[in-house]
Amino acid sequence: MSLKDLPILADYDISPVSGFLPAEEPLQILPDPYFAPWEETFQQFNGLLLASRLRQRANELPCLDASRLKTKAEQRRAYLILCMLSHAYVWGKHEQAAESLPASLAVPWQTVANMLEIQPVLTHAAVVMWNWRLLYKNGPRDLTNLDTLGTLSGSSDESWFYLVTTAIEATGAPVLSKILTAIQLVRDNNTTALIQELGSIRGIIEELVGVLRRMFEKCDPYVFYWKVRPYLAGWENMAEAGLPNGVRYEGVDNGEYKKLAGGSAAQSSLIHALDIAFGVEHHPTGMRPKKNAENTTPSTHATVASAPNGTAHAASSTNGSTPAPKVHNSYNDASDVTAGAKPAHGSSSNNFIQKMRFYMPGPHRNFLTHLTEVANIRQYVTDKASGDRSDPQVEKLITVFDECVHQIKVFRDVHIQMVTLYIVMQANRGPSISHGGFVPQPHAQKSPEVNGKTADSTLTNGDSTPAKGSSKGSSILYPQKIIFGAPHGLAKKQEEGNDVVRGTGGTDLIPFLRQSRDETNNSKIVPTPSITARKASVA
Ligand code: HEM
Repeated sequence: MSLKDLPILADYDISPVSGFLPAEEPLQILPDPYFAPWEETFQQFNGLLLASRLRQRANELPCLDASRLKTKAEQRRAYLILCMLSHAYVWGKHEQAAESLPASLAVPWQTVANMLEIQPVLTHAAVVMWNWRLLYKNGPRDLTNLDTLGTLSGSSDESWFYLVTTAIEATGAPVLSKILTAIQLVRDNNTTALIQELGSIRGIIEELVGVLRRMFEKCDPYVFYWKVRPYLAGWENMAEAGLPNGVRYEGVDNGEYKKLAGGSAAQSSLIHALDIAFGVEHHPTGMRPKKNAENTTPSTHATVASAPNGTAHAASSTNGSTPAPKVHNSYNDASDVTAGAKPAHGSSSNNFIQKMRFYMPGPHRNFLTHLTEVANIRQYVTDKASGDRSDPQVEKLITVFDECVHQIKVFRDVHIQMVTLYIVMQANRGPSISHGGFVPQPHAQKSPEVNGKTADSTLTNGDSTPAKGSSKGSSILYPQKIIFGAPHGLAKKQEEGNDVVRGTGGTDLIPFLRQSRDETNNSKIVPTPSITARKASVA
């Protein structure tokens, strides 16, 4: 049987040098003066939002024809502008959430999203991949030389939050060609060269961890949680934030409501590509595969899910050296959102990580599907591991493979620490000003009792120290409370008298991330918690 051709990066709008980031710097202004009303509003929108006049300005905007955007670069610039203006419009500043988006934003946003094969909602692509510029034109794409084109809060903390992620995409870019080379080396049965290629991939993943850690340097967790994160929220599972039906896009699909998740780095195609390359399988939180749960033995199956249109797509968990076209349903659920397929919103058994592909640009999503079909590295190493173990090459191969997986696990370890500091701890501490920067008193309803006091009276101690328990209470006063999980659309609720941060599907945030981390570790051939432990076990 002939093997499927390997993907060619350029066919999927991917550069061997810049990866999923555009090869050229994103446009800083739309060249056609026809779009000046958007550019002018975008220039002023932090001020308009602060003065609570952004909605007024947006309502006055003409409904521009986005089909006049000719190049990809123009479409991306327009998409970024429309994402930021629309999220600012919906969430407002000290305003109730708006459940209807005017046609002046909704219609062109849908048009440009169709052009880019992405969703009309703020995404990782908008704020991370298409929202940067170089300070020195010939300088590197790293944190010494990057700036953002726009932020929702106007803060440098928000810029840093995006730029660290942009720098991760830039740092990881060379890994894509290397993964394809490694897949070819497997096909050639060239173990020696494969070991070398994997060594180089391991080094890149290690660098990603280094960049990730830099988040702590210049992004203040308070600012992130209370001033930035609420704006990244989408409108799926947002009943308690005042959007039970999602948002109505006036002039689009007969003004139907849309429920869409907000922006999250879980939409980063780079991390998905690493998972696919190393055979990391993700499952709905709390669910484990019926077989191979510990994965100490080769995993030869391919999980293939039926898309809503009836066609079968290979899901991200394929490890086999050839695509496995048969439907294999070893889990309770394997919702697949590859090209064009819709995610099963609201299902508690969604594979959340898989679902995030719905929010990637179409070509990148399609690349991941293709990569899944040709991924063979883990299977190869597994086969070697079950053969002649006295061959030193085999031990080297297993070690370097496991080191790559280990670095992805370390990335997720650091990420969990970050989520604990930037979300869980901030939520537990509460805001240090009485409304956390959101809905003002006149709109607020009487807060429910929290720890024997109303939420209003528990907010601050009179100094800047937030009162213990202040984050619990009215979801009207504190929409942040009910949008803990907002960036990914899993609205998190903190249960009364219980410090667990939950998703609406019953998913706990930290258990979800821990499971993802543990699933990574399970992809090792010898799934020890650390490489040191592995070396000891080999010795
Ligand atoms: C302050 C920094 C960050 C915070 C607070 C944060 C928060 C979160 C949260 C709450 C989730 C759960 C799903 C969701 O809500 O979207 C998540 C998932 C995820 N985040 Fe982040 N994140 C941060 C930075 C990053 C960065 C820089 C990356 C790099 C690409 C990243 C990659 C991911 C990935 C891949 C997932 C999916 C879960 C997994 O694959 O293990 N995050 N993040």
